[in-house]
Amino acid sequence: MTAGPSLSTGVAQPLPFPGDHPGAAASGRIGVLLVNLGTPDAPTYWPMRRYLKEFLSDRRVIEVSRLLWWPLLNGIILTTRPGKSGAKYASIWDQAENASPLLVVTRRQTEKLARAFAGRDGRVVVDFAMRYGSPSIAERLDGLRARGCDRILIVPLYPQYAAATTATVCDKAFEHLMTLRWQPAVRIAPQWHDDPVYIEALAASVRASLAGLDFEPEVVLASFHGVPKTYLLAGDPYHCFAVKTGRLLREALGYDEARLRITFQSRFGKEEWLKPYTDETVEGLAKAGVKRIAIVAPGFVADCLETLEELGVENREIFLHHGGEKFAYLPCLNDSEEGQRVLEHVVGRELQGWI
Ligand SMILES: C=CC1=C(C)c2cc3[nH]c(cc4nc(cc5[nH]c(cc1n2)c(C)c5CCC(=O)O)C(CCC(=O)O)=C4C)c(C)c3C=C
Ligand SMILES: [Fe+2]
Ligand SMILES: [Fe+2]
Repeated sequence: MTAGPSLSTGVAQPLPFPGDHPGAAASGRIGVLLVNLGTPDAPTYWPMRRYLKEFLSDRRVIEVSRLLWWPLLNGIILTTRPGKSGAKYASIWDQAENASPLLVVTRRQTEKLARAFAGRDGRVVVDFAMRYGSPSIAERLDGLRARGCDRILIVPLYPQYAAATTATVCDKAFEHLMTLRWQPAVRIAPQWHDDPVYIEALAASVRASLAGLDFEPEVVLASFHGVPKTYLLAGDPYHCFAVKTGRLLREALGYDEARLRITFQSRFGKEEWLKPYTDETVEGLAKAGVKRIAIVAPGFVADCLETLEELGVENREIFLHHGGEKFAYLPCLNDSEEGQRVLEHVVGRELQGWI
């Protein structure tokens, strides 16, 4: 018989079988796994198609009956959208890092958070994963276990909970945990849509971005990613959380309801989504004679296709085309000092009792 450490006492005990006892595995560290949505590996056809197929096959994202959805997805969407979306991704691609902005920012957020926690508790290991594409949640959970993390905090990077984003991260993580004999202890960080640290960070970031402009916007839009209206009617709370974040940001900035407006962007398909729509609002403002606007996207933790291209390029064109004169897209919190303060605050709070 070989000897190995006893799981309960840590004292060497004879084992009833040859080989290493799993109790000899590294343990005692605490993992933090940041999880964002995901992004293609390259802005070209096949990587785009792979990414979109995984994303748009998720029942949490597309709730339509599979009988209707599969032919549409495989017959039309996956033949046309990879090309169209790929061209948009190519226009915002980070050439220096050869990665999409979402991946670049998430990596930086992770590195900065790791440094911040190294100074607080040497046992904390920080990593990131993507719900779709790579690095996968399964791969990075295994990586944290291999580095000795027997406690893991999963942080879905969405300030406002939605089934299509937060819940599907949890589904995917637990799907992998179901395959493990020796699971780590797991916590999921809750959303932070009304946390004063987040609201103040947003307000400070908006104030700083506005101070850098050569004009003062008559209207600021707080644009949130939309979901189909049927999801709200089926009980998804996302709309209320987004509206509350928008209201708290407006109050923090001292704006009235005409000066800061809440809108919803990124419609997909023909059905009705949460309203008012960002693009229609932008067009309406320009047509009504508003000359100067700014748009901020408080629901996105990192700049990505939906902010840099859809808001910064498409909505700018809509505004200028319909008579607007000055347009600014204000960046997300990203890995700025304010942004890292929010992440550190959320993670620090959720690690209480572990560190
Ligand atoms: C088709 C349904 C979609 C729902 C519902 C949806 C909800 C949702 N998405 C985000 C955040 C992001 N979405 C991003 C890209 C993106 N979203 C959809 C579709 C839905 N999103 C698609 C098809 C795409 C891919 C791009 C495209 O082809 O248009 C991104 C950006 C990713 C990137 O790589 O830059 C983010 C972030 C939220 C928060 C949300 C519900 C609240
Ligand atoms: Fe989306
Ligand atoms: Fe609501």
